[in-house]
Amino acid sequence: MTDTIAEHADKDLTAGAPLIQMSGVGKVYGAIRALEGIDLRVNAGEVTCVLGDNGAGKSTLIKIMSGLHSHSEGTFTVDGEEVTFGSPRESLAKGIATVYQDLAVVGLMEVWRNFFLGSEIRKGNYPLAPLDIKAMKRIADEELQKMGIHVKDIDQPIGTLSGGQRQCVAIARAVYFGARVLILDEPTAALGVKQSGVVLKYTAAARDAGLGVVFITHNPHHAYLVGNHFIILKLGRRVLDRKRSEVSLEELTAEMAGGQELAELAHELKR
Ligand SMILES: Nc1ncnc2c1ncn2[C@@H]1O[C@H](COP(=O)(O)OP(=O)(O)OP(=O)(O)O)[C@@H](O)[C@H]1O
Repeated sequence: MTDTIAEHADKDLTAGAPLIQMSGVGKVYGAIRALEGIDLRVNAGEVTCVLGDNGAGKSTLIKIMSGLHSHSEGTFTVDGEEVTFGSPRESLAKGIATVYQDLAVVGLMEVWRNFFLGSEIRKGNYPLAPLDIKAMKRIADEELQKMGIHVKDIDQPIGTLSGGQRQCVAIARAVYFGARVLILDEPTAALGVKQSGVVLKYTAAARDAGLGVVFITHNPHHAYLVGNHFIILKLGRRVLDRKRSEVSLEELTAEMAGGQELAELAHELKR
């Protein structure tokens, strides 16, 4: 599986090279400040985990990187070039692929159709050339098989796959189409232990193939299994920023659980 992802990954990726850098990035929505002073780095061949509770600003951060919203302040560079994305297309053109938790897949559409959605193969180069359905079915089937994703029938609606399988298809698809940065929005949030394990293996495979991965989650256990770098957001601010060697799973868990806040709550509840 790792080999197949590596086979498709961009050969120009150099492990450790900075792909995304943010410095002092902030976002205001009218009178609401959703993010403030965010410094963040996503390196090739590494997983940067962004942890945070509800309302911490995780979705806002994803939206800035994926081109859905533009940042209000600070600098955002991709491959060393400062950017302000005006649309998701601009982000994709820079090799940034986002796999959303609720997956932008069309549930009733066949697996192969979803795999090629927006990047269909046509029989010829002219705009209205007919779709090459046979080729797309064959390639989608081969690619998924090679990556160890076994779907019974490439013609079955994607909605019939398990949540974990759908996430893996989405990751495989992003890698196949040349993503350099993979943003995963709470990919394990709705999954059981076994399915989460499969998704985490794909995440690690994408990292090992040299992609820069942004792993958004509120689960420190999942983050620690694959992460090289950890950032915790609270109410739009970064409250922790550590490399793996600088933080233990226990510290990460305690920080996420809001150690001090929980202690105060326990004290109050005792009264
Ligand atoms: N379009 C918007 N307009 C106004 N306020 C917004 C908008 N989007 C987000 N916010 C606010 O910004 C803050 C951060 O929200 P965000 O959705 O980024 O957090 P989150 O960490 O993704 O939370 P969740 O896990 O609940 O999605 C919240 O206070 C939210 O209400």
